[in-house]
Amino acid sequence: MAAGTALLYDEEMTKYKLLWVDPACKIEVPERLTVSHEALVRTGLAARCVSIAVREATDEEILLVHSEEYLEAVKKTPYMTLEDLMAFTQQYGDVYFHPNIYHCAKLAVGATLQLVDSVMTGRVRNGIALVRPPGHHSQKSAASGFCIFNNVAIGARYAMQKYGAKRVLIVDWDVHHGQGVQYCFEDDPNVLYFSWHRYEHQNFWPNLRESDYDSVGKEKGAGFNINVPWNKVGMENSDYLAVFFHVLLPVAYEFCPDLVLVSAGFDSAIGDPEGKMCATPDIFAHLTHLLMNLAGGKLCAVLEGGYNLTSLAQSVCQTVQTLLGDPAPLPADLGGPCESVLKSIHCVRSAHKQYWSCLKYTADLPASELSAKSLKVAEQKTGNEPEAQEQRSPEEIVWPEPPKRLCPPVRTAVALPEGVACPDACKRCSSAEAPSSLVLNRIRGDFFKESEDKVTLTALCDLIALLERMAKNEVRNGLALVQDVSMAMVCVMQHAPTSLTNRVLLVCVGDGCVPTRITEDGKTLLVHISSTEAQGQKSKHCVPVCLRKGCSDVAGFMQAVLGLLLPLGYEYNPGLVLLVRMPGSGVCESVWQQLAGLLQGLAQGHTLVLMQENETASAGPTASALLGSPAPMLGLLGNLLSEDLEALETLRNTLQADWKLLQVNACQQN
Ligand SMILES: CC(O)(O)NCCCCNCCCN
Ligand SMILES: [Zn+2]
Repeated sequence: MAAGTALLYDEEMTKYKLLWVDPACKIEVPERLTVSHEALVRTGLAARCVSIAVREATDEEILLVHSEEYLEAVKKTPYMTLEDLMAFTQQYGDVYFHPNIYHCAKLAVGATLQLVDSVMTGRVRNGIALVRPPGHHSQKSAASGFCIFNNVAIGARYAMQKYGAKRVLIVDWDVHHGQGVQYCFEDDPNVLYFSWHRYEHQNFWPNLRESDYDSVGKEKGAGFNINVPWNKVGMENSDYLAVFFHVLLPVAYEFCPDLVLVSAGFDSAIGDPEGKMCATPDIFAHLTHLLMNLAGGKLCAVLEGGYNLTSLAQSVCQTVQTLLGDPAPLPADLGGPCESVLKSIHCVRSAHKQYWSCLKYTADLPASELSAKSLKVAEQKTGNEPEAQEQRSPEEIVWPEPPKRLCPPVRTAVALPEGVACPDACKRCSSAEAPSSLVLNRIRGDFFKESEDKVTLTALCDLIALLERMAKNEVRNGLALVQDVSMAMVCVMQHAPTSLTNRVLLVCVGDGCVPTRITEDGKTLLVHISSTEAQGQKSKHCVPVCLRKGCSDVAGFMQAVLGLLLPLGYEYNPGLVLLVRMPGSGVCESVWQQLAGLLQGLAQGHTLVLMQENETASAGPTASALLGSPAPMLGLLGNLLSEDLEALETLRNTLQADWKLLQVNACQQN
């Protein structure tokens, strides 16, 4: 299993800049690269990465995307006078040339390809290339938007040609639309291009009609181009997560890529003069985490934009720290997506419902939207939109430093019955260093009126000992094999340190009844995925999800996780995630590992898994997920049961009054 995070950087790429006055280009400065790299060095993150050398791309590699005449023309720029450079630049939009930019553009492509090599060969698990000039606007025969060669588009073609990658997912979280990437792959079903971008009904650069949500791809590529327009500025963390949960992730899992490329532009972060958004740098820790179980963890992030040097550096560090496997910060005080984003989400899901079975039950668009689309009527302000920051200059915007993300010395502790081997790299946790006898007596009092079953008592004490170490941040997460998961659940809720249990996300997988006293204490949000219809006890904190084919239904299970469990979990923001595998759940191993992987984005990674002690076969795979190994690819998901999909939509509609992140449709009133 590949491990390690590649970092590609070469200061040569800082050696070009704008040589004349051009207000459109003055933000693209060499310091963008130096502050990013210096922040990685200063925080010690660079030293934890595998440094991979940058190289120049060859002509052949550049010609994977660009035309010969364009390449030949760019080749002449190093020898041009200033006047010639300015004249040459005139033919393109919002970009500038420099005698050294051709060299740097070859290095940017070369760095990207070196990153693809190191991930595809398993030299590393994932990585990031800090490059300039950026790439996602450049086209076959044109430079655009500070871009000369399309780094990520070439990287995708290269991965397919050299490594036989079948399906490549490109996630473009830059605040601008990477039209160059869209043009490159719009008829190609092997490359799924996802981009969100500031659009404001075509009033924002590059002002293209084809950047809207109804550009879904062409011919065989129909369905493989996803555009999410931000029709307002001031988008926040909740808006970004809502789009991941209700657009990108369900489709990405259905697409099942064997490589993920991220056009990692950080001009979508707060303080950026271009984006004018309000999402904070720590959101990139979560966006990265949510992509890391795709493609067996093969993820290549390539820098695109980012023009506020402070939020750029912080966002780069947040991204790299997650790639390295550190715990994610708490997704603090998330609300729901704003009305404008709800409309965009609804529109893009509706435009794609015919291509993706996970979107099949998207409610039809309100007539008003369709007419507005054809009349291109600008959206009427509903007044409850987040205030744009126009009144303050971007430099004046301030936000809190992202919180420190400390790594507990032990990643995974296990409480196992005698005779069960401790999975590699895990630390056995026993109550030998017994928790205070007070706890012991309390447990004894709770569970053993009559006979004292020593073995069970010890197991429960081991469990509490593990949780006490988790509460002290000595241990990040844990796995316990117990005789009776229901008893163990109750014991955890009653005896674990309150710092962990004052808000517990309890995820139960498989049939069986969960002790109701657990869900009545107000400290727990229970999501129970099983094959049985709810016994009507549905409430804000008790969410039964019924899969008619049971937990063995991979497609249904994943859609319930991505479109319901994760939004709930992020909005609830628990201090502990208690993941319980009920006896005979029938859940398939790789789905279980996906779940254990994805849930670690919550509670700073404090996940406790409870399983029946006879499930020793699953201890290894579960431990590897808890240790941060990417879950195996699920393969092409089967079709979703329409009853399950409809039930999921109904459940979301029922719960969205309490849980705003579950909203997927613009309210029908307008
Ligand atoms: C890589 C990228 O996506 O960040 N390039 C952005 C290009 C923006 C062009 N317009 C600038 C106008 C200045 N107000
Ligand atoms: Zn950008």
